[in-house]
Amino acid sequence: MTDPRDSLSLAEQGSGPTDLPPPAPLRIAPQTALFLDFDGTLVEIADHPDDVIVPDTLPEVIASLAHALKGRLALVSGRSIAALENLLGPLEVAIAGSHGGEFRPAGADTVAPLADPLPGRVVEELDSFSKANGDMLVEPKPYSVAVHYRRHPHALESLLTRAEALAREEGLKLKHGKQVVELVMPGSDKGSALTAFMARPEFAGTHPLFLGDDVTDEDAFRVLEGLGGHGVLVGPMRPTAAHRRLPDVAAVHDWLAAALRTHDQSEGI
Ligand SMILES: O=P(O)(O)OC[C@H]1O[C@H](O[C@H]2O[C@H](CO)[C@@H](O)[C@H](O)[C@H]2O)[C@H](O)[C@@H](O)[C@@H]1O
Repeated sequence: MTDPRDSLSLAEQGSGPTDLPPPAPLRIAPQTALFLDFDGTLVEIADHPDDVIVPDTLPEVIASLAHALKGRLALVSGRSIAALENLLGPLEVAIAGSHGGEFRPAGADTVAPLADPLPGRVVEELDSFSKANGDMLVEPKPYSVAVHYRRHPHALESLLTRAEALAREEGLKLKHGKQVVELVMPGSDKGSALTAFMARPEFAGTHPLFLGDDVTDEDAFRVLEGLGGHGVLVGPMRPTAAHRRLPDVAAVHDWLAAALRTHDQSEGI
């Protein structure tokens, strides 16, 4: 079942460009910094978060790019860092997880929180709600919780009502992503994670690029302009703060691989 918003035309959703140009070829240069979302950007969306297919080459591509960019690459995901490493294996690269609640610079072995932990009550309440509504998948994370409604589209309105009430009671932010409603601790989002990375010495003086597909990536797209960079929307055109677009996950992989090929040739590798 697609999200009802997917079926609205751009004109119905508001004004804005009808399409965006593709990004220029990625250059491994001292001024390049690269931030990558995971689901819908590096891997195709699957029906269940555990069912995503990670291409065998992906961990190596991420590691090689991070190495070529001398650490100026970070994954910025709604997933927890632990969930990402379950799928990709241990990563030496910088990562922000749980929508910016977890922050781990490259080479660090500990995760710095950028938010307070989610009150346990919120997961308990959503677990009860889920059980009463056909057993929706509840995915607790250190600083957020996701409730996946793909298999229970009829329960979306009541899920939103329950989540909005919890958000009000506990001062949380509500995010409505692809077939998922998430409650997130305040003070962290993908924009604040990007800003925190850009304040680090390895990112100083760079022009950041962020690739993301979901509405939850808009927080990052919005901060990029002030940081001298721009966002690349992955997927069909929709209202967005991004300035470039790639049509799908395959195009992202091609764009990244081309950068590595060019770099390897110039280095004589
Ligand atoms: O910021 P991301 O790395 O894109 O993570 C966003 C959410 O991704 C996961 O959910 C999404 O992908 C699932 C697998 O393809 C899909 O089943 C679900 O419908 C999508 O919303 C993850 O489970 C969430 O925790 C992330 O916040």
